[in-house]
Amino acid sequence: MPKRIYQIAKELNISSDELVSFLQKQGFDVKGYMSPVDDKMLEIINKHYKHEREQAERQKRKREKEAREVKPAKVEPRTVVEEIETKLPAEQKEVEPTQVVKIEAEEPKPEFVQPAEEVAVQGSEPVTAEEKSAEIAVSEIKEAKDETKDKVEQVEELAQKQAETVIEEHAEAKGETAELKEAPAKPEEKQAEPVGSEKATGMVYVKVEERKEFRKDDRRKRFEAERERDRRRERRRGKRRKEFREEKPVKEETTVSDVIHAPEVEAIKEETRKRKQIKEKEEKKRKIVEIDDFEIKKPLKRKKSRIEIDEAEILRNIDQTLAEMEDSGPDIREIIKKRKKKERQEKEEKKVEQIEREKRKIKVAEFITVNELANIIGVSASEIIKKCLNLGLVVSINQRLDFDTITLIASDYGFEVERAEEYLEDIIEEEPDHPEDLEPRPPVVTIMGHVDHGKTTLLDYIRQSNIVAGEAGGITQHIGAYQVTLPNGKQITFIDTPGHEAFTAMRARGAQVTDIVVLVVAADDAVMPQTVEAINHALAANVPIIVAINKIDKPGANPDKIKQQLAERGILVEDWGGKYQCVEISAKYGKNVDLLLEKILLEAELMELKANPKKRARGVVIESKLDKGRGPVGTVLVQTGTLKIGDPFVAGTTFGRVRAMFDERGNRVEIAKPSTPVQVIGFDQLPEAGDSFIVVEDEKRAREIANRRAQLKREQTFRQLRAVSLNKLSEQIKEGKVKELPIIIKADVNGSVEALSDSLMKLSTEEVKVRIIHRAVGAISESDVLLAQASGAIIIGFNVRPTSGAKKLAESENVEIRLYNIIYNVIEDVKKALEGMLEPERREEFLGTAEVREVFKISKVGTVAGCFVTEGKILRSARARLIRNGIVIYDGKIASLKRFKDDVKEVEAGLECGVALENYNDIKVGDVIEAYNILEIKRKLEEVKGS
Ligand SMILES: Nc1nc2c(ncn2[C@@H]2O[C@H](COP(=O)(O)OP(=O)(O)OP(=O)(O)O)[C@@H](O)[C@H]2O)c(=O)[nH]1
Repeated sequence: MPKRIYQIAKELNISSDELVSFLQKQGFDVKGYMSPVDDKMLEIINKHYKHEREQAERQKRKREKEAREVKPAKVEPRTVVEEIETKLPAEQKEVEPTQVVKIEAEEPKPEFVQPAEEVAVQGSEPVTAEEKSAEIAVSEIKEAKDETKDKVEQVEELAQKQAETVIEEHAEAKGETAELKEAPAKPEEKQAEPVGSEKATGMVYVKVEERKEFRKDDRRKRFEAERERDRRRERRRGKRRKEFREEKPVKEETTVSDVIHAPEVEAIKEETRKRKQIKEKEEKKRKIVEIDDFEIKKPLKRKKSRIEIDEAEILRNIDQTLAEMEDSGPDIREIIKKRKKKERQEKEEKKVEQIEREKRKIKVAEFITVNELANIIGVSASEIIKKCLNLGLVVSINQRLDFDTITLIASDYGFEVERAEEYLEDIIEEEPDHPEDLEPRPPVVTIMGHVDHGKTTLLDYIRQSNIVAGEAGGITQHIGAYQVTLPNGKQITFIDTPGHEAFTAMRARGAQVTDIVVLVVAADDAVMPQTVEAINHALAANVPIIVAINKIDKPGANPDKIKQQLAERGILVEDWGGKYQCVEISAKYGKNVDLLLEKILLEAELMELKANPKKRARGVVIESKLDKGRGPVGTVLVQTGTLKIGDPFVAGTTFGRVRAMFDERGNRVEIAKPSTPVQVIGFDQLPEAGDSFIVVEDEKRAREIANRRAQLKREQTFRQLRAVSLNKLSEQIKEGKVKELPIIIKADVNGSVEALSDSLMKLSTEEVKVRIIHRAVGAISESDVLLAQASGAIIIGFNVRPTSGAKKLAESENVEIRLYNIIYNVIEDVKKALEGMLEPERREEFLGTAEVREVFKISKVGTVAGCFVTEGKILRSARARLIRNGIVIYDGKIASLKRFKDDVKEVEAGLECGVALENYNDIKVGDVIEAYNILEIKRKLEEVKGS
């Protein structure tokens, strides 16, 4: 095994560091003190550190010698010889070898193999065998300097002493003391003679007998004398040696190990210190290397340095942590306390709520729908639908329930229905219609169609035309509806509010007033978005449609094209083999308008519209206005019974007494029969369009009922939860209670509308069908929301946004609008809904909108939109959509948000700001930026149970 650097360094009594750097300078690849030293290195080291090695060896020998004085058996004689050799002057050295040789030759006995050298040394001065040479040697030594003499003396005496000791010990050990004493005595005698012969110092030749005596008598004295000489010699030596020596007398009484190890300990200390230094240097080097080259090593090294730092800072850190713990301790405890308290409170609140709920008496009016009842009770609408089915009633989510049903269902959930309903029930209970009392009534018609297709023109023509029989002056005022009498005496009532908004609004309020829809389509145009909407609304309400292809007088009129387009939308006209009546008219010139009216009557006949005029009137408020002179005025369309002057009534949450009635021509009327629109004066407050109008026994009762309804409505509004949502429909589908999924599709382009509706229709199964009640291009409008509300549909917006009005309406009416920009996601969601497995994962949180009022193009930054926040707030961290004409043209992140020149986190409504969109520059004045967040919402078990 090759020695390591530190071992060699130790041998040379130099630092490992020095040796390492020496070797490195010599071009050897040594990394540290642990590196092995090969022969070549050793050779160079020995050459360079020759002097050091010699010195080290001298020291070593010295130590050994001293150790031998106490434990001679352990001392190696050769080193003593060597030491002496090195210390002797040249002339002596020349002599000594001969002596040594001689003496060695004289070594007689194998027992003395080890001490042989000692004997040889011992014999180096006396040489009893050959006195002459010994004498020469002695004389030469005598002539030498004092120091040399001393050294020789020392060698002599030490050799003698050691030899004796060894002999004795050997003899004793073998138990042959007597024989052995004699045996070695001979050479010893020879050696001893010169020792004792001359000086008292011992540098004399002595006889063996004398030496024996000397040994026996005064060994201790000799030792002391020797030490005394040692001391003297040491004083003359170098400083280091001196110090070393000076310690000796003190350590005379110390153990051998002390003597041996004391300097070693010092050396080790020194070495350790140097090693540490080397380590540090290496560490630094390694770090530099790490940073430059080796990333792999980084963690390890970092760890090391980290550990060092940790060690250095550990106490400080502990203190700091403890301090922090002390500081933060109470806060954490407080937080935990607060949390626990909150939890307790919540639990208690839940309990109380539960108890309250159990105890609560619900106050419902007859007009509540399934969904409203579900919300009041706190169960899912599907559960109510299920209950109704058990009662033999097939109801939809928005269907109104009678009081009996409400009471029955509520009692199933432990609710008591408030007595308030009793008198409502009593009062509002519709008088039974005897068949003999039923009389034909005029049909109520609504005219719908796209903008500018001629709705108003048609209504005006009908109103003013001389088709209207027996009337002078015609219709003079607009009251929202009017009745015309045809030459054959038959009457038709027109709702004088063209367009589907009113129609749907009334439907949404539960007032189904329209019997027939006249769909006006301009022959010179085409089936347009509102045409489609109108069709959808009519179909959703299950109201028959009569198509009026208008403007056939115009040169570009192409009725067939319209018929074809209608057919594409599922409206196949009669002359094309379909069920829908169709008339080609010119509203402007009145062409075929009479034919249209006939068709209406025909349709009405088919419908066998009848009503009982012999009972208290019931109807719907079509329009209302506040008249300066007459107070609140409402147009009521009587649906059943006969309305008379003086009748007390309840209309929604208001009440009154019929003080006066007027027809559309401004004529005062006394009675109003079924399907007759009349202006009623006598309302306590302004009624709302769509309110039910019910004549009751007396005004006092009417007041009570109205007040009660108002209160109930407030409560219901307060409790109203989300009504129509895909999740709820999904739930209901899952339970098998809903057999179809009504959907309204709005998209940015017709292609998307078509693609979506086709894809969704294909999802229909035998059990559950997708029913697209309306689909169109463009932003989601209020009309869409109303339609959805009335039909229990959900709205799917693809790359479009709801208008702000639609958004508000959807919120207030609890209509779900789901917005998408990936067709696949729409299909997936609807599919899941159909499977009854829809799980909402992400929900959008609307934050605010800002209008782009200016556009700045800044180099390096891109386009910055100077905006005015119109609603909510814009957050820097939010996502944003850029909407142009209701169509989403960008969906991404806000890159920067500034107020003047400062970056801000948010900007509230009513303030201006600068907005830059991430990777998007095509911003134009008039665009709308909509900020939103995506909320990840996981459905809770309770929510699933309770929804
Ligand atoms: N030539 C011709 N023009 C017509 C006819 N019917 C309506 N118009 C014209 O078409 C334009 C629009 O007619 P309106 O009755 O206002 O159409 P509308 O559907 O009521 O329009 P909105 O009220 O905006 O929804 C008017 O200028 C009419 O004069 C028709 O049969 N022939």
